[in-house]
Amino acid sequence: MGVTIEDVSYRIGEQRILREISAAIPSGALTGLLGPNGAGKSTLLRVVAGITTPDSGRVLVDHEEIHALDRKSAAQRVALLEQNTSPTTDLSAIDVALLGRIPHRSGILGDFRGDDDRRIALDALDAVGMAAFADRRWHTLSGGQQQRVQIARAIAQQPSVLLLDEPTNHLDVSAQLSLLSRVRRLGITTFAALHDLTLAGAYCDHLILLDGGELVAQGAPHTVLRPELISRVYGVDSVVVPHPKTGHPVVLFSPLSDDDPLR
Ligand SMILES: Nc1ncnc2c1ncn2[C@@H]1O[C@H](COP(=O)(O)OP(=O)(O)OP(=O)(O)O)[C@@H](O)[C@H]1O
Repeated sequence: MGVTIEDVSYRIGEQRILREISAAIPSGALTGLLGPNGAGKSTLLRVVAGITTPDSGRVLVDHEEIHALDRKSAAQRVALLEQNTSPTTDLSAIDVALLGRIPHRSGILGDFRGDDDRRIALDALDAVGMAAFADRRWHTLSGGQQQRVQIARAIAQQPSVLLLDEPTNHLDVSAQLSLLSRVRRLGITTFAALHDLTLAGAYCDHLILLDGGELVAQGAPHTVLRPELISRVYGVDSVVVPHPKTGHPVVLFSPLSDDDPLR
């Protein structure tokens, strides 16, 4: 079970965006997808969602090849929350969560606003601490609240795999911690692109590190968050220490020196 990415390559024109990526995303766990800007994280998430078709290789979700399924069947299995998504009209929070029910409606004209759908959408809002905001209009929510409602929409889709592209963007520190705790508690196989290495080390069961479209490392956080790998991929100097209370890896960056080329 879980997700298996087998030898996936993808190019746009002459540019190789993903190169022969093979990785396993364990079932029921939170897997973090790390890598610098432009590493290919969003592209890989879209490939796993079945939206982008790779030039070669395949993705298995619970043993089924995601690109062999039609859009609706794929969306019943995998929910993707992309960066900076907003509804085009000013819906209420519950209506946004209800959009997650679309892949489950029957037929083109099937109704997806029945009692069951409302209950599932409300439960999803509750899972991200937004049940009290169900009737609030989208434009009156803060950026962090909107982000949580979008995650509720993905949860309401009842996927077996949840894909989140930088879900902690725009969130303050307590909202970041709360969101990742809540996502973990759902127990859904989750694959999330994250930029904060320490946050990833604290909350993820498994990490996948990309650079330049290639897989650099995958495994338990303490095996991936190592100064030599961080230096190779991000070009910065760091030390990694165990958190004094929890033992999770904490990444401490050294300031750039005056002659550093990144300066
Ligand atoms: N439609 C496109 N046309 C051309 N190049 C693209 C397109 N989409 C993505 N790319 C390129 O593919 C590479 C990977 O992009 P991607 O968005 O997957 O990276 P990322 O790791 O998610 O980056 P970030 O952390 O900045 O969000 C980048 O070099 C990007 O410029």
